[in-house]
Amino acid sequence: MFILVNLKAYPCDPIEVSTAARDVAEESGVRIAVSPQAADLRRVADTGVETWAQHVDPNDYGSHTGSTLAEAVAEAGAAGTLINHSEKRLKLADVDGSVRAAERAGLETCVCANNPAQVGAAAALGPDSVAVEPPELIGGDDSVATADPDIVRDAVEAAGEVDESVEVFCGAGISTGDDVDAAGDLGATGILLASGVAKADDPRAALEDLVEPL
Ligand SMILES: O=C[C@H](O)COP(=O)(O)O
Repeated sequence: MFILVNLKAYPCDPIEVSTAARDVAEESGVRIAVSPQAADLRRVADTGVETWAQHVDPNDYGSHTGSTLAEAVAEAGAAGTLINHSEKRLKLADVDGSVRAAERAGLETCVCANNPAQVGAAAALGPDSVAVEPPELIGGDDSVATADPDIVRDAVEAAGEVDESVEVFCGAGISTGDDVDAAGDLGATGILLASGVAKADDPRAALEDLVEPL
């Protein structure tokens, strides 16, 4: 199971979370990555934790002021990137372009989707993984794995019908090891979460709880 901690734009200390994630990953053997603000990528990567961008744009080098260039993200130390997060939605052509840009830069890709139908469409673009997240559960206390288990099962099925090599992650409201366990039982091979760690009083304790059943 892969645990991907998205720090969004929360006012947490990215280095505190990243150091804790690095240590918990080393102690548990569980793959854990942190996805900070673009401006924090390099110093997060310097902690030694696996580092992901929250977004890359579809453009190549050139006259693209304000863009997040995949090559710059990779150069800063990122190993992967989210694309089309629920809070950073793109047009379909730009999702495709961002996946291609990330591949060009050697980044692992996870395309986010609201529902199983979108998961199928996202899987057709050939990312390494897709993540299903019902928007109404994002940032809440109810885990997608218990509040809406069918969406995870259906997402796994939808991705598998398109391309069995595409991993399926799930996210929204996941904050405990029991939630991670339940998501795994539904067929998810990764967890995308944010507030359960980024807003925790003790991020290390939150991470230790998440990996406890793994
Ligand atoms: O990127 C993370 C997801 O949007 C889930 O956020 P959450 O764990 O705060 O519900």
